[in-house]
Amino acid sequence: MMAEWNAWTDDQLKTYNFPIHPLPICSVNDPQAEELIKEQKPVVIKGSELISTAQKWDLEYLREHIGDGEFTVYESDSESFKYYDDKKVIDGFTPPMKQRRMIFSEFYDAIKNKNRTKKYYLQQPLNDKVGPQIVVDFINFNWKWIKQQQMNNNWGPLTSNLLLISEEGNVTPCHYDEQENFYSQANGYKRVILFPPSQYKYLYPHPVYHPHDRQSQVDFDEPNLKLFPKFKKVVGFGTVLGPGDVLYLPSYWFHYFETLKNSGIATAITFWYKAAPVGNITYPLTAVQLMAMMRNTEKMILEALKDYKQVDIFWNMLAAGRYC
Ligand SMILES: CC1(C)c2ccccc2-c2ccc(C[C@@H](CC(=O)O)C(=O)C(=O)O)cc21
Ligand SMILES: [Zn+2]
Repeated sequence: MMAEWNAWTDDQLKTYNFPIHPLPICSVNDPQAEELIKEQKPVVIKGSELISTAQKWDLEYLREHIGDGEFTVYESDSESFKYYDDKKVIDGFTPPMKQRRMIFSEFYDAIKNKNRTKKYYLQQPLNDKVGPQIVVDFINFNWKWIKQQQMNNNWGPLTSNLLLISEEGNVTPCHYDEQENFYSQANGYKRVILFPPSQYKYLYPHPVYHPHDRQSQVDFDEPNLKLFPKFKKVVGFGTVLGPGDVLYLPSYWFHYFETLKNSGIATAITFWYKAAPVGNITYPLTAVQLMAMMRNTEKMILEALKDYKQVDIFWNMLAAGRYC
């Protein structure tokens, strides 16, 4: 992966033993970008100026202007920040990280504290609690361009802009989301690896009832190939996002993020949109349609059986020797 002149070097990237091909990179007025978005394929877009007013959002500027609202900050004993849904509580589940509420100066002090052992990841919806200067910057995002994208692709409403402040080395393990996302890097450097929905069978997401629903069960650092044998077939598509880069991250595409080692803080803003309604069912079914069908089937079976331990027995009874 070619580093832009002296921005970063390959030794700042974690190494994985699956192939990683480059993601397409287009300038904002290249029709190829629109093509790829229409086909729900990821593309890195350069020069959109989508959040150019946020490129000055470093820790000092934010401490000065972001206001005294409380923010959600995840605290982890390791570099890994594996998302969990705290509404899906099951016996024996211990959250892999702590969810804390802090005002920005507390987050700032926690990050600057040299002899700390924990790692932090601030993620907070941009809402009306932020200070007036941040509102001015927000209003001056390139809404004209992104509204055009939303319209062209028949997406639903913008559901949230999440402000993400992660520190060097933080990892967001592989998962998928059900919304369309223009992931915008304001400053710092993040590496992303994407996997298409067709690789669902290589990535073994947790069951829908599980707090880690939508997250891959495979630990990329030490993959258990006995439990997850097809993981060895996985092929990723990766790139490093720098200031001003916008990644179109299609719904249902699996993604993994890491904030480069020795690269300081990375600030990003997500633009999540409700995906366009799933078109009329045509055959063969698309990988996304199969994923949506699997989710609905799991929910229906769990609703009927009430006990997730029964699903394996039920499913085997249905399929073994009958659908083989
Ligand atoms: C890990 C974290 C902080 C988290 C904890 C608990 C609940 C939700 C989330 C959450 C949601 C989105 C992201 C941003 C991004 C990954 C990245 O940039 O690291 C990503 O996955 C996306 O934009 O879709 C990161 C997080
Ligand atoms: Zn995500």
